[in-house]
Amino acid sequence: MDKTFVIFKPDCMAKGLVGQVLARFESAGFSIAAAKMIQLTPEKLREHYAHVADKPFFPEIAEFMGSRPVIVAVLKGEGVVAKVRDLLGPTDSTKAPAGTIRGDLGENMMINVCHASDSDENAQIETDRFFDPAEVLG
Ligand SMILES: Nc1ncnc2c1ncn2[C@@H]1O[C@H](COP(=O)(O)OP(=O)(O)OP(=O)(O)O)[C@@H](O)[C@H]1O
Repeated sequence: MDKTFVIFKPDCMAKGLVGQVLARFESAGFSIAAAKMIQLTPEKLREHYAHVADKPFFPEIAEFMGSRPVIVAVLKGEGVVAKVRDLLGPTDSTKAPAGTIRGDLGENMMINVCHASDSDENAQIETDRFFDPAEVLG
């Protein structure tokens, strides 16, 4: 079964949007294979955002993502990696169309509700970063 890794970001947690975001994923046919609430550590954030670690906005992202506990989860279902990215819309919430999660609920490039993996390979790497294999339903 296809799987993707998502983070319900601090804005999603603070605004009480987890339920409605998850409902959109579930309504699209996806289910939870793993989930837990954690505080992202500087070490995990450096790993997760290694691809933007040299960007000037990295310290701001690290501060934002570590500002409160988040929910990390694995979603499963046919075509889940691409479909969840479609449901979220583009990274920049101001450019995300109405009807997408970021278009409806996000604020900007950083305050954008949810992270989701961009490939099967990264979904596996990111899942392994945050979950033991035994925690993830097959
Ligand atoms: N120009 C920017 N200004 C501020 N934050 C940015 C900018 N570009 C990217 N980010 C932040 O870095 C995160 C990772 O950027 P990336 O290019 O990997 O986008 P993404 O894969 O759509 O995002 P995510 O990993 O959150 O799903 C974005 O979600 C956003 O929070």
